[in-house]
Amino acid sequence: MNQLSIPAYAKINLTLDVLGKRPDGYHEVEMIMQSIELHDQIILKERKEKGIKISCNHPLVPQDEGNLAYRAAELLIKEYGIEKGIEIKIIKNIPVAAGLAGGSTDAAGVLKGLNELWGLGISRDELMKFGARLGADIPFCILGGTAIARGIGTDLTPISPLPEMELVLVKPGIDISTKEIYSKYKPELVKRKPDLRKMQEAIECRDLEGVKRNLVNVLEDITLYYYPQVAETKKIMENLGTYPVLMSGSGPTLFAIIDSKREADEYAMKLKDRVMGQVIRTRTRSECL
Ligand SMILES: C[C@@](CO)(OP(=O)(O)O)[C@H](O)COP(=O)(O)OP(=O)(O)OC[C@H]1O[C@@H](n2ccc(N)nc2=O)[C@H](O)[C@@H]1O
Ligand SMILES: Nc1ncnc2c1ncn2[C@@H]1O[C@H](COP(=O)(O)OP(=O)(O)O)[C@@H](O)[C@H]1O
Repeated sequence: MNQLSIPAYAKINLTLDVLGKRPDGYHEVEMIMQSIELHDQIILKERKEKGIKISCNHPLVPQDEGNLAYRAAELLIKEYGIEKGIEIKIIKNIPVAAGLAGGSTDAAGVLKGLNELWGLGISRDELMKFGARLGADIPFCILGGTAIARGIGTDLTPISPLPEMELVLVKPGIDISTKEIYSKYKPELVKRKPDLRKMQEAIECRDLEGVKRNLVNVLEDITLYYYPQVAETKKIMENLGTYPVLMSGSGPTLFAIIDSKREADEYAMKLKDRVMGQVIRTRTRSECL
């Protein structure tokens, strides 16, 4: 019986701007997205019997059709009239409801994995279109690397890879829904808008100081305003080092960018004693998949 095991990488947002609200309630965004090494592992096993079986080792992740990875498999099975069944096992390492696209990357992994397992021959662009039907972050999770995202986040332009950078992530001990933060978005709460052109230039020139200077996410102002414990965690992170700290996506995960492995290890150790929440050591991931 055919079987496949693939990594599904998380993302961070190096810049995130909200340009407006569309009639369907979604927001027009402009952001630079970046894959990171932190990943879930997706194990796909073909079954003789029709249907989708899904399991995950994390208690907060749905183990039924509420799982985005389930919906990804269902979409391909319907579109391609597949007669076989599939068992999906997710080994969760990415914190849940964290702003790191955990569910989206699992769905992206299933789309890529089933395309390979069943030899469907779907092009990457076509796979990204299937992904966009399920969630705004999924096309980027299929593409990977470093990319500008526009529209609702699904119009992607790959840019030159960010030089590998060390990261320390802190996921404060609360879960935040993306929908809630977008619904609370108000331009009056935004303190600083990102400069996409400057960030793109810094990435292309491999100017690490420029990258650090241009880290801006307008959703951070919303989440920090409504969730003081996230603001408090950011303060602790900033006071413990000289590294820039930014929230990823709608949060609440905060990340610090650090030059050397040794400094990042030391910083992570210090944070473990001082913050309420999960501390994760990882790095950016430069190549496109
Ligand atoms: C904020 C970001 C930044 O990368 O990431 P996360 O914090 O979720 O990781 C994304 O825009 C999140 O994308 P994703 O989480 O895939 O969104 P979806 O499942 O499509 O939508 C969830 C809900 O968020 C809102 N939404 C999402 C995307 C968008 N451009 N405008 C929106 O208003 C909608 O209310 C939607 O019902
Ligand atoms: N495979 C999955 N992994 C994680 N969460 C999932 C998955 N499928 C569905 N979900 C649901 O999606 C919600 C958002 O989780 P997640 O994708 O991790 O957040 P974010 O979009 O902030 O990165 C969770 O609360 C969970 O109920």
